[in-house]
Formats: sequence, C-alpha cells, structure tokens
Amino acid sequence: MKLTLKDVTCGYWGRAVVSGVSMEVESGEIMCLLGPNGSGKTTLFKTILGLIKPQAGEILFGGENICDWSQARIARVMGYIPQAHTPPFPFKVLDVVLMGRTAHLGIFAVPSPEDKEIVQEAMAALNISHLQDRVYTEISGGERQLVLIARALAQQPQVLIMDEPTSSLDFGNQVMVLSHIKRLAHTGLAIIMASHFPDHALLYASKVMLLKKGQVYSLGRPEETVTEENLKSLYGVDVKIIRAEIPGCSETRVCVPVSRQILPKDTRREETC
Ligand SMILES: Nc1ncnc2c1ncn2[C@@H]1O[C@H](COP(=O)(O)OP(=O)(O)OP(=O)(O)O)[C@@H](O)[C@H]1O
Repeated sequence: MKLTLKDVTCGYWGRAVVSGVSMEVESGEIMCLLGPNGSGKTTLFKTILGLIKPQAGEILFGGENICDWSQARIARVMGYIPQAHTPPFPFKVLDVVLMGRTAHLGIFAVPSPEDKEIVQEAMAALNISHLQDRVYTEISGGERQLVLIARALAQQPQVLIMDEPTSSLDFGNQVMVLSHIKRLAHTGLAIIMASHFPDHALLYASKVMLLKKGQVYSLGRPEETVTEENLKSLYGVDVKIIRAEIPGCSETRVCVPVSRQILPKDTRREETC
C-alpha cells in the first residue's frame, strides 16, 4: 500500500496555503512533518483526509486517485488522530473507541459483535482495556491520546494521520505514545505525523518532510533533512545535532538549541540551553 501526493496545492477560498507537494508514504513507514506554526501542516492533512479538495494535483491511494472519494470511503482506509481534546459530553472510553467503527456501519446499523471484538482488540493493542468503563473526560492526557489512537485503530485504517500526537503530554507519555506509534508502523501501517519537535523526527521517523511557508523545503531520510542548516532556515534558531551512543542501539542523534548569551567581552562564550 502506498499513499502518493503529486504536485498537490491546497488552501481555502481559492487562496493556496500549501503548494506543489509531492511525496510518498508506504506501509511500515513513519513520515514526520515538521514546519513552523502556520506553515500548512494541518491544511495538508485536511486535504489528504478529503475534508477540503485540492486546488491542483492528485492524491493517490494504491494508485487510485481519491480526490472524488466520499469521506466515508476515505475513513475506511485512513484514520485521523487529532491533538488530544476534551469532548463536550462525558462519553465512556469504550464508546469513544466504538466511534471508530462508524465508517464501517450502515446508516441505521448498530455495532455487531464483530465490531465490538475489533474495539476490544484495538484497546488491548494499546494496553488500555482497563480504562474501558472510565469516563473519557476523567482520564489523563496521555491516556486520552491512547484512546484516540485506539479509536483510529478500530477504524482498521491502512494510513494513520496524526496531528501533533504528543502535544500537551508530559515527557514520559510522549515517549510511550511515540513508542506505540513505532510499533504500529511495524505492524504495517503507514503513518504521517506532524510534530514541533525535530527530535521526534530524528528518533522515530523513517522519512521527514520540512514545510516552510507552504512549500516543501526538504524531503528525505531524517539524517538528510533534519540538519543544523535546515533547522536554522526553518525556525530561525541555531541548533547543534549531537550524536549519542546508546548501548544495544544504533547511533542516535538529537537536536540541541544553542543560544548566544550577551556577556562581558572577556567572558564571552557560547552556551547551550
Ligand atoms: N479555515 C481556514 N480558513 C482560512 N485560512 C485558514 C483556515 N485554517 C487555517 N488557515 C490559514 O492557513 C495557514 C496554514 O494553517 P495551518 O493550520 O495549516 O498551519 P499549521 O502548520 O498546521 O500550523 P500550527 O503548527 O500552528 O498548527 C495559516 O495562515 C492559517 O491562518
């Protein structure tokens, strides 16, 4: 399975926000989308998900142009995980995950035993079965994010699109959610996630797309794209990419911002923060 964007331009009310995007994501890959606020990441996601029509270009799923597919048909192959949110009603966790089956049900159909089994499997895959009777608004942000991932899995998609899946999570929950995302890619899903953290791209992605003012600034493997020069150009900050040896793992690279402090002349030095 392959999702392909060919020269896609999209935006609102005839105004292009993102232009000329071409890329491919295959089963088992994690593509990380990095870009400053307002660079067009969410707009591109909405276009891939069929919520807004592209102004130009093609979006192909397994070679078939999906621009005319209904949203229900798109939802049967693509799952969307928004940033953690609080719904207006206090649904039970089980009901939130069951909502993932909606795209597979007829208009008046109720979930079948098979739907309920799929929901149980999705929760078990994320180790959250014990939360099923809890109220969604009364669980932690990290748990809520896992529930949203379970809901998307219950949809049985082939592509998962995640808009800043770790926003508002503490460090431990970020690592937990990102590790789950990596496991899901190993099971054969194609994953596209937006992030504001270059380290997420360095540590978890197989491919990275840098978006600057609605255009692809760089696209390729993390080590080719997440460079000191590109991050300086993208975010306007100086960074150092540090290599770390972790026993039992291949070499890991992380990004550290560098700030120049204004100090008296004789003590002037460069500091990291
Ligand atoms: N519904 C809309 N109608 C008109 N313009 C919009 C709409 N939604 C977003 N925009 C504009 O499109 C541009 C890109 O916004 P978008 O939300 O895609 O960026 P983003 O990269 O996801 O930003 P962030 O990192 O802050 O979430 C912005 O200039 C924004 O103001």
